[in-house]
Amino acid sequence: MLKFDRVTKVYKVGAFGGGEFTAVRDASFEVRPGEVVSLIGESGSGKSTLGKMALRIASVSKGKITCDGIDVSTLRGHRALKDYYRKVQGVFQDPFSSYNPIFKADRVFSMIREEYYPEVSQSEWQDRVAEALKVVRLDPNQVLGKYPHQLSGGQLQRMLLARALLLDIDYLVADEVISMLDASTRIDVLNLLADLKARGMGILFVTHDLALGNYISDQTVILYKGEIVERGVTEKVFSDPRHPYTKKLFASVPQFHKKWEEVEAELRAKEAADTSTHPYHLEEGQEVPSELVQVSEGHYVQPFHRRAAV
Ligand SMILES: Nc1ncnc2c1ncn2[C@@H]1O[C@H](COP(=O)(O)OP(=O)(O)OP(=O)(O)O)[C@@H](O)[C@H]1O
Repeated sequence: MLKFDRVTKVYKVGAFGGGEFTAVRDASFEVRPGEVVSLIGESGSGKSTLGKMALRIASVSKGKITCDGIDVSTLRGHRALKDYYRKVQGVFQDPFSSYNPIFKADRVFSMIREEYYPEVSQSEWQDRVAEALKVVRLDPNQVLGKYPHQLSGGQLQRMLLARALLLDIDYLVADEVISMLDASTRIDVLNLLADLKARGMGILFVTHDLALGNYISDQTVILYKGEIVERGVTEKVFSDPRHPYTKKLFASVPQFHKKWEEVEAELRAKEAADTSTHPYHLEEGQEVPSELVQVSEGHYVQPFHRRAAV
């Protein structure tokens, strides 16, 4: 299990690094094997930062991330990191950034052979690459031996997923992997992620696209300004959102027959008419606690002040 336990990230900011900015605060959630967890939130809410910390591209400032019980911050040395990346890999929005333009794109495969499978014969390796490419629905004749600029974003993205397959990883951080793809490739990559999940891979799916999150994930985590405001079983979070930010986020999906002002006015009117009280409603002046409150089984919300603007 990939477990985030009260994870906080503070970046140094300012010309001389004298200032601080908290990008993620006290975030706790888990990604289990064979499960897709969507991290949803607007731009700057801290989604990528959480993914980067799991991949050790960014350090954890407070709290801890464990992978199958091992605290990832404690991994030191080539051997330990190599073993870790054998289990956890990331694929990002811009696949071009993962390739060196002066080398052929399939170098991403030969590099892992050199690092992880030096004992595997050339012909056996070619078979494994062909099999991984087949799974991601790429034709080896069309992609092998080509430079990154000769391939489309979708092809490069799928090659990175094939690389993850060759490594036989347990967890994948997929950070906006769909955004750059055209509509038909999107569905292919989504279905591919579903296949990977069926093979037992745990996937942290970072997105700002609610529909994609709803389509693919078992669990949904809603981030707002670096804090988890709601999380739980996707079906529950989507059908019965409780936090004002989640409600607003869902209401802001364009409704073609309505103007945004109308939607917002409706939300406000509904809230004003709602006199129900719940354990997650805070009294005026009460501080927002970092612990989330259970709404129902598998559905949690951060306590909030009623009618607070988000
Ligand atoms: N290296 C860094 N140094 C300082 N601030 C950073 C750094 N990386 C990210 N941030 C800030 O942290 C916040 C969260 O960034 P992050 O990239 O995690 O957001 P995000 O939710 O993934 O956004 P997007 O959807 O736009 O990618 C942002 O305000 C961003 O400017």
